Amino acid sequence: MSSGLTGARRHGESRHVEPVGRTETICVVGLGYVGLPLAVHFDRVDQQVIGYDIDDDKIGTLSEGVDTTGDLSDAVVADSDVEFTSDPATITDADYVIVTVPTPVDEMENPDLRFVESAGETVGEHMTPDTTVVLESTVFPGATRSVLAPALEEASGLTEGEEFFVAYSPERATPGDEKHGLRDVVKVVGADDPAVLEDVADLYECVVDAGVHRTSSLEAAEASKVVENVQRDLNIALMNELAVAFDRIGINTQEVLDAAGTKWNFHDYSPGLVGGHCIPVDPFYFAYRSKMEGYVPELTLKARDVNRRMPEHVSELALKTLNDCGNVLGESRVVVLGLTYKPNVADIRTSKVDGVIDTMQEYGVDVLGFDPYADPEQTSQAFGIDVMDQPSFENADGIVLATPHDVFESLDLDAAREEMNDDPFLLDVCGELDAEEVVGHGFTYRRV
Ligand SMILES: NC(=O)C1=CN([C@@H]2O[C@H](COP(=O)(O)OP(=O)(O)OC[C@H]3O[C@@H](n4cnc5c(N)ncnc54)[C@H](O)[C@@H]3O)[C@@H](O)[C@H]2O)C=CC1
Ligand SMILES: CC(=O)N[C@@H]1[C@@H](OP(=O)(O)OP(=O)(O)OC[C@H]2O[C@@H](n3ccc(=O)[nH]c3=O)[C@H](O)[C@@H]2O)O[C@H](C(=O)O)[C@@H](O)[C@@H]1O
Repeated sequence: MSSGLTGARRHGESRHVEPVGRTETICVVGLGYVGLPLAVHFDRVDQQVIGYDIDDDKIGTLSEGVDTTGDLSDAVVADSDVEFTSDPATITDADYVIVTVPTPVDEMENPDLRFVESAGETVGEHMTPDTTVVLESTVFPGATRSVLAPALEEASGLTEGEEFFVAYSPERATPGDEKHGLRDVVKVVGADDPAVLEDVADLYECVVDAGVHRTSSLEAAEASKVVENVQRDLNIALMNELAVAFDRIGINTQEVLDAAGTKWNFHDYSPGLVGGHCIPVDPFYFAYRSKMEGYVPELTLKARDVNRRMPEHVSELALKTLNDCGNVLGESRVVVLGLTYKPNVADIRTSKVDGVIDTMQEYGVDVLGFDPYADPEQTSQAFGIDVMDQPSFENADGIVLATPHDVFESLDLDAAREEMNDDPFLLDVCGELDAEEVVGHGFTYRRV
C-alpha cells in the first residue's frame, strides 16, 4: 500500500515534523500494511504514537529501523519516533486507540473477527476512561457495535458512549498505487455521537490531505468500505465472464474492451486472477450481514463464483494450449511470470497464481516461476515450485504471464524464444501484451 512517505526519504529529505496543533497520544493496534504507515504518518505530524503489535519478531524488526511492509522504507521507519512495542500496558497512555488488525474469512467463507475481538479485549484491559477507540479493519456493517464495543466494555468495565467512545474509519489506500495512499484518499469516518464524530474527523484531518467524509452512523461507514470492494469484484467478474465468452466465440477480448472503452462511461477493468486480502474476502462480509436479515445478495455471490473459478480456467487454457502445440503434458515445462497477487506489489500471501500452478503440476507439467518483486526462496516454499532469481526459459514449452508487472512490458521475447523448445506459447492472462507482436516473435498467443 502506498504511504506517500517514501518520496521525501528517497530524495534524502530530512525527516521534518509538520505540527498540526494536536499533541494527543495515539496507539495503533496492529502494525501491518495498514497500521504501520498510519503510525508513521501520525508520528510525522507530531503526535505521540505507540505502535503496538502482538508479534514480538515484528516489533523487534521495526525497532531496528526495518520496514516490514515494503511500502515505506527502512529510513522512514528508523527515523520515526513511533514507540514500537508488544507490551499492551502502553495502551494505558493513549487518548486514541486505532485498531488495524486482520479480518479474514474462515474456511466456510464466513467473517472471522477473532483478531478484532482479541484486540478489543486487550485494549479494554488497558485503556483509561474517555479513550476513543477507532476501528479501521474492514468489517460487516454493525461489527463495531456488536463485536468490538462489547469486547471493550467487558474487559474494561466501562460503558461505551459514556466512559469511552468508538468510531469507525476504513483504510482505503490501494497497495502499489503511489497516487492513492493514506494522505491522498478521502477518509470516511462514522460515529453515532456527533461530538465523537467531529473529534475523530479532526484527528484524521491532521494526516489526510484529501479530507474527511463524515457519516452519521458506524454502520454507514462500515458499509461504505465493503461495498467499494464488492463493486470492484463485480466489475472484474464481468470482465472475466466476457473474456471466457469471447474466447469461445473467437473474438479478441482486448480489442472489444479497447473499443468499448472509447465510450466515456465504460468502466476500465481487465480480466484476471482476483487475489488479495480484500476483494475476494469483503463480499462475504457484506453477504453475511445481509443474510442475517434474510436477504441473499445473489449478484454479489455470483460474482465471487465467477472470479473464484478463474485460476481453474487459466490452468485449463494453459494445458489445452500445451496440447494444441503438440506437447506431452508430463514431458512439458512452463515458466510462470509474475507470482504476486497483483502487478507491481511484493505480496504473495493471497495470490491466486498458486491455483494455476497446482493444476498444471497435477498434469505432470514442470513449472518454474519468476517474479521481480517476490523473494525467490520464500515464494519457492509457498508455491512448491522452483522460483528463479533471474528468468530462464531453457527447454520451456510455454510462458504464462500470470501477474503482468510493468517490467514485463520490456520482456525480450526473441531471447526467450531462442531458449525455448519448438512451437512455444505465451498465455497472457490479463491481455496486457500486443497479440500480433507476440505472434511475430514466433509464439502461439493465448489470453483469458
Ligand atoms: N492491506 C491493505 O492494503 C488494506 C487492508 N485493509 C484492512 O485493514 C486490516 C488490516 O489489514 P493489514 O494491515 O493488511 O493486515 P496485516 O496482516 O498486514 O497486519 C495486521 C497486524 O495485526 C497484528 N495483530 C493481529 N492481532 C492483533 C492483536 N490482537 N493485537 C495487536 N496486533 C495484532 C498482526 O501481528 C499484524 O502485524 C484488515 O481488516 C484489512 O481488510 C484495508 C485497506 C487496505
Ligand atoms: C475498491 C478498491 O479499489 N479497493 C482496493 C483494493 O486493493 P487491492 O490491492 O486488494 O485490490 P485490486 O487492486 O483491485 O486487486 C485485487 C485483485 O484483482 C485483480 N484485478 C484488479 C483490477 C482489474 O481490473 N482486474 C483484476 O483482475 C488484481 O490483479 C488483484 O489480483 O482493496 C483494498 C482493501 O480494501 O484492502 C482497498 O483499500 C483498495 O482501495
